[in-house]
Amino acid sequence: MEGETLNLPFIDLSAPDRISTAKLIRQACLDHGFFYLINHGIDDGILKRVFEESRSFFCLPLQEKMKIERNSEHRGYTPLYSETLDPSVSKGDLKESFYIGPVEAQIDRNQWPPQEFLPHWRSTMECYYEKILNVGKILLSLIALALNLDEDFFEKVGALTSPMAFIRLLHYPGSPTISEDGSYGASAHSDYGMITLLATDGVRGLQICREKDNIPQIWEDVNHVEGAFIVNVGDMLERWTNCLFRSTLHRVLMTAQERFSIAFFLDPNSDCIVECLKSCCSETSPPRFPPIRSGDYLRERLRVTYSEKV
Ligand SMILES: O=C(O)CCC(=O)C(=O)O
Ligand SMILES: [Fe+2]
Repeated sequence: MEGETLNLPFIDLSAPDRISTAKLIRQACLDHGFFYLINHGIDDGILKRVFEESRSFFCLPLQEKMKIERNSEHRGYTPLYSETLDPSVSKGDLKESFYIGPVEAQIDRNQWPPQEFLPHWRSTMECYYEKILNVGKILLSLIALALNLDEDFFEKVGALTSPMAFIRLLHYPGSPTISEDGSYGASAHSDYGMITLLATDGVRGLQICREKDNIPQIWEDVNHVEGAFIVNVGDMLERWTNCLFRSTLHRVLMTAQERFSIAFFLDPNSDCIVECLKSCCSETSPPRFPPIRSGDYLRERLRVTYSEKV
C-alpha cells in the first residue's frame, strides 16, 4: 500500500501579486486538483487548540458521543464504520468524525458537547470556523481569477451568501492489525463541494489517485507539511469548470498509528445553481453535466454516503 511520494505545488496566500498567484492556482488545479496553502494567516496556536479539543472529544465514552449523533441537519458525531465513501468497499470506514456547520438566519443547528466536560470546546471551534471561512473566501476569489472571472464571481452567483461550510473533525483510531480486506480510514472518494482545506497531524495515510480510470490505479502519498493546509477541488467546482479543474480521487489508509485531521468543506449556498461556465465549454466541448442546485446535489451525495433512505 506504500504509495509514491508526490510533490504538490505550494500556493503562498501572502504573495502580493494576486494575478501570479491565480496562475499558479490554475496550474495546480489542472494538474493535481490538490495543493499546499502556506502563509494563510491562521496561527499555529488556534490549530493546536482545535486538535487538542478534538482529541478530548473523541476520548469521551461512546454513549456520550452518541447523544449528539449526526442529525438531519448534518451536524454532530458520526461513529466508526457509519460512513462508506466508496460503495464498492463493503465495510464502512474506520474513522469517527464530528461536523460543525454554519449558523443560518441566527439559528444555530449545531450540536455541542456538554460544557461541563469540555468548557472551551465551542468557543475554540467557533473561533476556528470564522478564521478558516475567511481564508476559504480569499482562496475562492483567487480561484475566480484563475478562471479568468471577476474575483467576486462566487459572491455574484450567490455561492457565498450563506455557504454550506462545514468543519469536520476526524479521528482514525488506527488498527494494530492492518488487514488486507479492503478496510480504509477513508475509502476512495472525491469531495462533493467547491474546495476543502485540510489540516493534518503528521501521521501518514492520505493518498491521491490522479488518473482514476487507469488500471492499475496509482496512489501517491500526500505528506504533511508543517503549517500548510492541503487544499483540494471538489466535485461542484469540477462541474462548474467542465472538468478543467480536477476533483481528484483520494483516500486515507488504515495505519497502525492513530491519526487526527481537520477538514473544512466550503460548499455553495444551497440555492446556488452550479452550471458549466461559458468559458469552459464550446461546440466541440459541450457541458458534461446538467445544471444542479447545490443543496439538492449535496443532500443526494450525503444520502448515498450514509446509506440513508429518502
Ligand atoms: O483525513 C484526511 O486526511 C482526509 C479526509 C477526507 O478526505 C474527507 O473527510 O473528505
Ligand atoms: Fe475527502
